[in-house]
Parts: sequence; C-alpha cells; structure tokens
Amino acid sequence: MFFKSSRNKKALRVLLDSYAQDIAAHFSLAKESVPAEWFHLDAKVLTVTLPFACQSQHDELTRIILQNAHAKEQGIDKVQINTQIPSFATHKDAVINIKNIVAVSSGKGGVGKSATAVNLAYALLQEGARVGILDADIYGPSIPTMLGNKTASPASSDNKTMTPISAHGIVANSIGYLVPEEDAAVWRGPVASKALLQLLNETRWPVLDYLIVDMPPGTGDVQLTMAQQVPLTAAIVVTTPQDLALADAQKGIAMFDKVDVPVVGLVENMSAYVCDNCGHVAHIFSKLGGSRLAERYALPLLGSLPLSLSIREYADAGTPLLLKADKSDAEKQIAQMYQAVAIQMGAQLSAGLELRAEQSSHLKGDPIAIQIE
Ligand SMILES: Nc1ncnc2c1ncn2[C@@H]1O[C@H](COP(=O)(O)OP(=O)(O)OP(=O)(O)O)[C@@H](O)[C@H]1O
Repeated sequence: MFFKSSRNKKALRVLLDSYAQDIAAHFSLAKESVPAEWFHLDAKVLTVTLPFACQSQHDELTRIILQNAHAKEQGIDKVQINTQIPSFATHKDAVINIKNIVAVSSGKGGVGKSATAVNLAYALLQEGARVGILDADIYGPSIPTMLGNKTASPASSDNKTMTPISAHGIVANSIGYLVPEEDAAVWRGPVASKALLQLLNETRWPVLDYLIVDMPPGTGDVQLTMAQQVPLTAAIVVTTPQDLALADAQKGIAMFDKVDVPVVGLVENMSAYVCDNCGHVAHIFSKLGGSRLAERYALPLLGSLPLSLSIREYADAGTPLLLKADKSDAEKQIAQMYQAVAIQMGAQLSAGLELRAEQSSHLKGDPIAIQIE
C-alpha cells in the first residue's frame, strides 16, 4: 500500500478529502455526500467507485483528479472509475430484480412527463445504468408510441408472468401493449391501481438499476394510491414554467410528501423556445418558474429542457433522440441536457437516501445486458 506510517495516514485523509471536494463540486453535491469509501488507493492507482451512472463524465473526472495538487504530490498516475449502483431503502418491500423505482410525475397533463421519462431512461442507459420503464399512465399510455413498438405484446410462457418488451437497450411494459386504449380509459380507480401493480409484479424484469415509472398525470386518488402501493425509491416532478402548471406541480410534491416518498428533483420542460432561423429565445410558458419552485421547496432542479421540435418529433416517431448516431449540434445539446438530468438524479439519490439494509436478496435473475445501439 502507498500510505503506511501514521503521518501518511494523515496525508491520505487530506488527499481523499480533497478528491471528495473536487467530485462534490463537479456534481453539485455537498462534500459530506462523497464519503471516503468511494476511493481506493493502491500504489499509484486511484479507484473511484461511484454509486450512480455518469460514463460521459469519466474522462473529465480522471482529468480533475490527476490535476489535483495532492495527487501530483503523491505521484498518482492512474485513475480507474467504476459504477456500482446500490438499492436504496423504501418503505415497502422491493420488487424482484429492481434496485430502485423512480416515478416521473406531473400535477398537470400534457407537460411532457412521458417524453421526459423516456429520454431520462435512455440517458441513464447511455451513462451506464440498467434501465426499465413502466407505463403507469393507464388512462393514456404513450410509452408504446414513444418506444416505437405500439404493436408489440409481452410474451408469457406460463400464463402468469410476462416478458417485458425490449426497446433499444431498455425493457418496458405498458397497459398499452395489453389492452385496447379505449378499454383502459374507462377503468375505475381501484381497477387501474390493481392493473399497475400487476404490471409491476407480474413482469419478469431482468436485474435493473432503475425502473422509471411514467405516472398518470394529476394528483387524485388513483395517483395517490399508486404512489402508496408501489415501493417507490423517489419521484421526479415534471412541470412547465407557467403558473398553472407550477400550482399543480406543488400538489404533486405535496402528494409524494403525504406518502413519504422523497422527491429527488424537478424537471422544467418546455422552458423556452429557440427559433431555428434567428436564434431568438422566447419564454412561451413564462420564465424561471421551475427554478423558483425548486427554491421554494429546497429541491434540486435536475434540468430545464427547451420547447423543441426535435424532442416532439423523436418522441412521437418512437425513435430515441439520445441514441441517434449523427446528431445535429442542437440535438447534441438536448441530449446533454437529458444526460445531465440522469446524472443529477443518480447523484441526488445517492446523496439523500439510506441504503436498503439487504442489498441483494431481491436480485435473483440476470442483469439486463447493456447494449447501446
Ligand atoms: N420539450 C418539448 N418540446 C416539444 N414537444 C414536447 C416536449 N416535451 C414533450 N413534448 C411533446 O408534447 C406532447 C405531450 O408530451 P407527453 O405525452 O410527454 O406529455 P405528458 O405530460 O406525459 O402527457 P399526459 O398528461 O397525456 O400523460 C407530445 O407530443 C410530446 O412529444
């Protein structure tokens, strides 16, 4: 080992402290959220094991660490960054093979909750996480459209459980794959909640780091029951910046508070429109609403996404914008915004939540293979 004497132990503490500072600053975390256990030093090689996926940041993190004055002093010349996403504690028992379930919700309809859920799922995948998506929007399932597989239907070998649908590296299930839209649209609340629990528990999920749940819009009894019955790790509230949507987003925050599910952050969608021709920025749905709401509730603003033709076109065409190989500059910017949301979500979960006492007893299957097309 590199540090042997007590004097060197002190040097090690100083070194790790200084790395913790660097990493916390990079991810906008408090320094206390970056514990010494993330670091392992062996001779001149520093291994950093992060509890969230951030593949796009590994090179930058390596650069930051190697440039750290203490690292230079101690002759560290190699950095290895690993990802090990843990399972965070929930009030209800975990679902088999799912480490963490994150609800994407909105107080108001049509604010872009499903588009956010889908793009977040692919951003998490690109950052190196294993991801599934569950469409809980029983009354208006749009995930099959956004994944481009409306006519798919989950196979069942035993008539009891379903194999989720694979879509460009993630897995999904939705009531939209199972029954005609007009049938589900007339279900009463208890039937809708039961259908969601069945979808969740009777799907044979591979081992997933995150299952993203696209909740039905609103904060009524159905949403409350769903939030209560599903072992949610945390929730994200999506809003547009105008007053009406913000008022409903507050109801969403209050709903999760009521059922003791932490809100990991807000996403402001359709925050501004940038004209493709002249670059003029128009705040169609008002300005800064998301950041003011985040401030009021002391919640992280995970990201602000523009009103963008590309977001709509890719979502409606069922082709993930994030996975497109030859993105235009504008598309690259949007992809980076979603990646930042994904990284912040993971970082904030690790900063704010306790670990599940039993990490692996509910993980019984094979992990989904990460295949980015
Ligand atoms: N940032 C954006 N820019 C442009 N169009 C968007 C954006 N976000 C979502 N959309 C589009 O707006 C429409 C509604 O989005 P979406 O279905 O995601 O909303 P929702 O909040 O889930 O709706 P619902 O209340 O029906 O569940 C879709 O056509 C989607 O492609």
